Amino acid sequence: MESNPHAALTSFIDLMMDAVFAVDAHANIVFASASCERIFGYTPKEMVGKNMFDLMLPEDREITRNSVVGVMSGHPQFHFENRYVHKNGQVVNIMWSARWSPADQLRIGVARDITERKRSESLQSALYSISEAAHTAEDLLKLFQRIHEIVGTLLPVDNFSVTLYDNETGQLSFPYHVDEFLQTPDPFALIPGTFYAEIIHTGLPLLLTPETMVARLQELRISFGMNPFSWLGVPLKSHKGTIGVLMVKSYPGGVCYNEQDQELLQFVSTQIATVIERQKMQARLQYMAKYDPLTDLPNRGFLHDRLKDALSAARQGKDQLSLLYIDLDKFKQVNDTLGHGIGDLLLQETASRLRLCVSESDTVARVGGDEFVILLQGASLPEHAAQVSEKIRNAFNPHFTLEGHRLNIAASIGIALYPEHGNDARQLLEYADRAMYLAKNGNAQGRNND
Ligand SMILES: Nc1nc2c(ncn2[C@@H]2O[C@H](COP(=O)(O)OP(=O)(O)OP(=O)(O)O)[C@@H](O)[C@H]2O)c(=O)[nH]1
Repeated sequence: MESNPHAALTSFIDLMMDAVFAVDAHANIVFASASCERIFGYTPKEMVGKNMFDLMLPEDREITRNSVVGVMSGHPQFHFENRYVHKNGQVVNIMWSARWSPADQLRIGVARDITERKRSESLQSALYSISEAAHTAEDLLKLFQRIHEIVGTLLPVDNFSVTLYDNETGQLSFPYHVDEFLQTPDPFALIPGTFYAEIIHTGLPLLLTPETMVARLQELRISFGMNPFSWLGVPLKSHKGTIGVLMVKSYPGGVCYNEQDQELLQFVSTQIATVIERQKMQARLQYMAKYDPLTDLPNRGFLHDRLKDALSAARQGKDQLSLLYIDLDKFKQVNDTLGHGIGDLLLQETASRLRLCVSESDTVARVGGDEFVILLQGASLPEHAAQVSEKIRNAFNPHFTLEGHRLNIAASIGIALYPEHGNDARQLLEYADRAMYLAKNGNAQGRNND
């Protein structure tokens, strides 16, 4: 019996972790070492006779053909990368070193599986892109779209949603909702026992695979349309607790999510929750900069902004305006006799009554302790301002009952009209203030029961 002189060498080659291949000029495999099974899923026997290009991911064929031309014209490759489809259907990333042997008319290549390295590289780059998107996010919807896009480079996410939970109302809302079969739901109250409820109440992620899904759906006994194949939800957490859920799911025929996917989504959810918190904080700061915290009325600064806008519109002939300066009479006495708390309640009640005296487009502002200014837009007619002034006086007529104290309170009102009493904000405010002061001292109409 003839012994194979290369047998020893072949068995050494079979011990190599990388796979060794020999292919002919048409890329048909003539030799494959044992490691090809670990890397590609096919035994050497199954591989020999196959064409390399048939095993390759179609997108990579063109670039590989170009590389082969180089190798066959005497330029060996050291780090050529391309992708194949493993026997189990998964994509494997390969790095090749290859040379052409003219004597044997064969291309000899060594294949190294770099799938793991590639996966961690793309994970790193996706994580970086996600945090970058979170830092530059101006608009939540755009952020969710961008994150969906980035996560989609790592795993199939045809169904991706961000759901927010309002702790005070118990409502779920759906600011981002992409689903192959379901429309974006209108907000609804959190239903006990649902997957969402579990995540929101425990603050823990929930991963449902096809094995666990059936039992959970039976237990739930609520159908939300087509049942998912795999479902993965992670909590969106703020310092106040769980504020929502980030969810991906697949339908039958789709992928099954795993713990790695869960880790990725948890990272994403931390980034999203930080942005939501940051936006809430910004909104709060913006509100605080514009509104009086006691009465929720616009403050002096915000009134100035509105007044400037109203004046520039009025100057262009589009609008007219007037200002009413209102100061409570003997407010100090309320504080002194009944305490600051009752004084605060009186200011709040005054704010509510003033709001009822004007229309939506007008501005009622609190500009000082017991001083309020109303900007009336679209009607600078003296009669209109006088009518509102009368309405305000009447609004003070029913006494105030605050924590059992009955108070008769009056206000002094000064009116300034544009352009008769001033051309700019400062002039108009000063005029209205002076008019109020005169009214208070009984020097003009509007002076009340002193
Ligand atoms: N309760 C309460 N009092 C305030 C607040 N801000 C200012 N004040 C008080 O409001 C009072 C305003 O003073 P004045 O307008 O001089 O008092 P007044 O008694 O209304 O005087 P006249 O307008 O001349 O009738 C002061 O005693 C301030 O301490 C506040 O937020 N809450």
